[in-house]
Amino acid sequence: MGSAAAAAKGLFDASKTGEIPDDQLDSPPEDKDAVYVRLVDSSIGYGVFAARDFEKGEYIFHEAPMIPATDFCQLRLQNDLEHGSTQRDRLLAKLSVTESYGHVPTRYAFPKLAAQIGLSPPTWAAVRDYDGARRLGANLVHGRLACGEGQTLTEEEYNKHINSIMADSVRGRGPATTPVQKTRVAADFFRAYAFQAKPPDNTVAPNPRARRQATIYLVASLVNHCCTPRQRLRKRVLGGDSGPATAAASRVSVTSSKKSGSKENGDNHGGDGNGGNKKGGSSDEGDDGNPAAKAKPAAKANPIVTKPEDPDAITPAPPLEPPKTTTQEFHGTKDVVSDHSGGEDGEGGEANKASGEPVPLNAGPNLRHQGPNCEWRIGSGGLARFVLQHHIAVRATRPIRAGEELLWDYGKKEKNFTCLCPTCDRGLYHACSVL
Ligand SMILES: C[S@@+](CC[C@H](N)C(=O)[O-])C[C@H]1O[C@@H](n2cnc3c(N)ncnc32)[C@H](O)[C@@H]1O
Repeated sequence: MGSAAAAAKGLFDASKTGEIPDDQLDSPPEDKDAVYVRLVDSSIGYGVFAARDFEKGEYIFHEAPMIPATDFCQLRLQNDLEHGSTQRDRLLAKLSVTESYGHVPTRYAFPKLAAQIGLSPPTWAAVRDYDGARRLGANLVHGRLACGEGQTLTEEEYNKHINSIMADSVRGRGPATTPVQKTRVAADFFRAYAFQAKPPDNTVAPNPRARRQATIYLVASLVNHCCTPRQRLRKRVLGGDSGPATAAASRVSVTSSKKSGSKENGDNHGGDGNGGNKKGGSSDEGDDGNPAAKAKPAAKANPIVTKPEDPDAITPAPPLEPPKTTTQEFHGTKDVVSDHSGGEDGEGGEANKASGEPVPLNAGPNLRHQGPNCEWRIGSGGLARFVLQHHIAVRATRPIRAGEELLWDYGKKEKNFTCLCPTCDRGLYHACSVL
């Protein structure tokens, strides 16, 4: 949409050529270096880090969608083998993961996908020559990707990462070759990386159950999961914390296989938080090939599962309090929003105040233990009125220091999920799990 048309319609023009109408400006992220993408470690892979200090409530970045899947429910067919191969092939066509992979920034962001579909991830020289780090930020509407010293991968780090991805792929089931295998890779890819949002009102869904679109973002899809510390939840429940309820999960959930016990079209619809699921491929082997998954039991899912009142609401929230899923109006359309903000929990807020000192990668527990530090919204409601439908805006839920990893709570975790987040590392999730 051109800028004039966008302005006339009162929308923000994502091409940046248009001006944001005054009445739509809340407080957009500043258009300057905001985040960078680096390796966290070989188990977790990439993560997104703050390039500067952010205050609580400050917008960090705003990003346009990268790969949309038009029909979220189609993803569910992955495990629904009673559907014929025609449908599975359609799914494959719709997801077009292979074609998307031709888009160079996608290769940089999701090298694992390459290995899974039998392509070589880009070489270091290709990344360097293409200025891949900056390209990764190509979809950012506000907030730039930083590429200073220490903010981009070194050749050694990159090669180590790619080698481990390739080794995992070989140890697993090998690259997908048949359409069915490719379909599963596609669905797993969306399960791990996509967000879901309600399609525009005028969308004619081929599947009556299709109420959501799944969208991948180049940067936001690389943000890792962190469990909300129980202590914080406990405060909210018992201590009258006025912070918003931690609400529904953020990630798309493809129907889990029968083995994982999820219900078709059930509560797991959407937002199971299994972006944190290390499963790299299909579920046909019942084992994701990740040794860590066996070594450490998954955190228990919330036994209290309450259906959200809004039929469009996504998966219920974490334990200990009734989930409160918020929907926001966007030009007549309700977009689902997550609300992972921590509220005033007093947990280490001081320690996190901007000091100007960069925080080293994998900063110590004094910073990381505080749990999630940001939240997201898709669409214009609530958090960012200037954001277009299916655009995502990310905001700090507590002060964040330069160098700190951005983390949010994906929500419900899938069976066999091995959570390596700082909250679980410190036992804050498990230790406080019983009130
Ligand atoms: C949305 S992606 C995040 C980006 C990812 N780290 C990458 O390099 O592509 C979700 C994936 O990151 C990893 N991940 C994220 N948070 C995690 C956590 N707390 N514990 C373990 N793995 C995590 C899992 O492999 C998960 O499937």
